[in-house]
Amino acid sequence: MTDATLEPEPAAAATLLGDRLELTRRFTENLAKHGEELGLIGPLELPRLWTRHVLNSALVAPLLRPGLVGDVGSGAGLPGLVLAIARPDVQFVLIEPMERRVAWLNDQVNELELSNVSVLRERAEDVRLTARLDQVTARAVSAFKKLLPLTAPLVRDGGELVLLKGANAQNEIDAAQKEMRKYKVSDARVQVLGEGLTEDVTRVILGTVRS
Ligand SMILES: C[S@@+](CC[C@H](N)C(=O)[O-])C[C@H]1O[C@@H](n2cnc3c(N)ncnc32)[C@H](O)[C@@H]1O
Repeated sequence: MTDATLEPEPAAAATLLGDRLELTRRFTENLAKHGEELGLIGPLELPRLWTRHVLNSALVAPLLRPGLVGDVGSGAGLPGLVLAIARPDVQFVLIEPMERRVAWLNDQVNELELSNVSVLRERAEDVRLTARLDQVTARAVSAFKKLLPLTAPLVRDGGELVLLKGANAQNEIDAAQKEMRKYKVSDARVQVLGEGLTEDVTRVILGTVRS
């Protein structure tokens, strides 16, 4: 697949990424060039790579605080690598079990010279961290109630879930009341990001972990 079908860069990219735009462009171009052959993105995603994927991820950057953030099921690097590019002041650990995807993530970390990222080849439920996470992100991994056991145990007391979701986000919270009690997640709510700025908004489920 050539760059010819890649979506032109939206104007919002410069607003959202500032001096990290050039690095984000390089990542987006790499993903456009190799993503399909590596099975990271479908062929239909190229015409919406910026809007649907890269900016969808970048919109979350202002919600992160300096500290340690984990991204569960990073896959192509969404949102983990985009956020690591956008927020060099935050440390990231990308958690991904599939060997080929881990190889891609490590290649990108090296090529883009990202010094704030480590990659763990593991399923989230098997991860044992020396320090627990301040925040955890995930995108397109599973429904909120199934995501809770994969994410909440990795987070420190008072830390936060920041889970990228679709239009059904509030319904996912409503369906996860039992699991929220079990995994001690409180104050779950939906926040909409990017209204008036990007073509597609990003919805996140936020929640506080009490352990
Ligand atoms: C549909 S892909 C989404 C990838 C990326 N987050 C995105 O938005 O494009 C789901 C990813 O979650 C990973 N995954 C599935 N089960 C997992 C688990 N138990 N722990 C960590 N990652 C998992 C898969 O290997 C895959 O890369």
